[in-house]
Amino acid sequence: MTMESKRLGLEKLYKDNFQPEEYLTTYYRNLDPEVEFFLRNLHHFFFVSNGGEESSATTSDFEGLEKQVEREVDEDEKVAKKNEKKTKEKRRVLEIGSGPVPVSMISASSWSEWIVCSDFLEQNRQNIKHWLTMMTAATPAPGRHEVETWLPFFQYVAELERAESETILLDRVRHSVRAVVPCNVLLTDPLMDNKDTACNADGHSSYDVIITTLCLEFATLTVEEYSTAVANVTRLLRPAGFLVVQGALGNSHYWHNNHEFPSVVLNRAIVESALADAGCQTVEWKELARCCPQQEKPADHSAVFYCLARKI
Ligand SMILES: C[S@@+](CC[C@H](N)C(=O)[O-])C[C@H]1O[C@@H](n2cnc3c(N)ncnc32)[C@H](O)[C@@H]1O
Repeated sequence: MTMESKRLGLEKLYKDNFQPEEYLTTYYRNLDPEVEFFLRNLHHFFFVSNGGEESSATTSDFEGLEKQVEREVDEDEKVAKKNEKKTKEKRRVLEIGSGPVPVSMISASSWSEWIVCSDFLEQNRQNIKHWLTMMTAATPAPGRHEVETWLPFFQYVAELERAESETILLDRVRHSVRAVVPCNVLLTDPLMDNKDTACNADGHSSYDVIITTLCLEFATLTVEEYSTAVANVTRLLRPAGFLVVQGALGNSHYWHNNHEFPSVVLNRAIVESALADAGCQTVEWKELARCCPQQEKPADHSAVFYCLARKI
């Protein structure tokens, strides 16, 4: 089989067999330690960078990052520094491959009021759009909790932020997500002609921060394709912008809807090398050894990772 037919086969597998509700029932039934890891890292990146308080020692990690960045100041960095002083309304965040999952945006919405979600599949985009419009602040309080399946996830981040309630965060996400658009990380321009929809209000189409969780290794079939996808996504980032890549290590496949979905088997060297080739510098790497049994998560990953990189 040629690479092209394998690629078309993967696209067809997703289009025909990825079912948002079933995916959520299998992989997001509970708030497990691996999802907590992802949420904690995003909280640390967005909330701490936003000047929020952090109870753990990780605050100093971020201060260290800022100092390191200051030491490396050159002309591009000076522009970047100016951008960092942008207000919440002007900062732009893009999530690549959101799937039917609205939780990566919780912490992003503490930092930016302009978040764009994207996914390859229409059914996933519809699922997110439905969730975004399902309940608004105008909806009377009784009843909100009953229908809100994502509450434990919002409660977890609310505790990290020491927010008064998770409802504030639910409303904040719904207020901050401005568009849900198609994307294909294998295209040179992953947002295609939706760039304009997703483009910044100030006329720039590049993002300050791009986040992607459990997407790139599942959207690609080889290490080379993974690197291409990282490069394509990086093209949407402004110079000195941050790319947050989270995913699975040592994973070759996951089971969903009675189908086996393939994955590129990643390790730290592959991820960092793809980022370097795309013109990014790795700033921080964290990983967590697998803690969910196979029956709970039918995938063969050995660990999950968080990688923060900066476009040079
Ligand atoms: C394992 S799911 C992860 C979803 C979600 N980010 C999460 O954390 O659970 C993989 C996601 O990658 C998306 N995807 C597959 N091929 C893609 C492509 N070529 N470009 C962009 N996204 C793609 C799928 O639609 C799906 O939402």
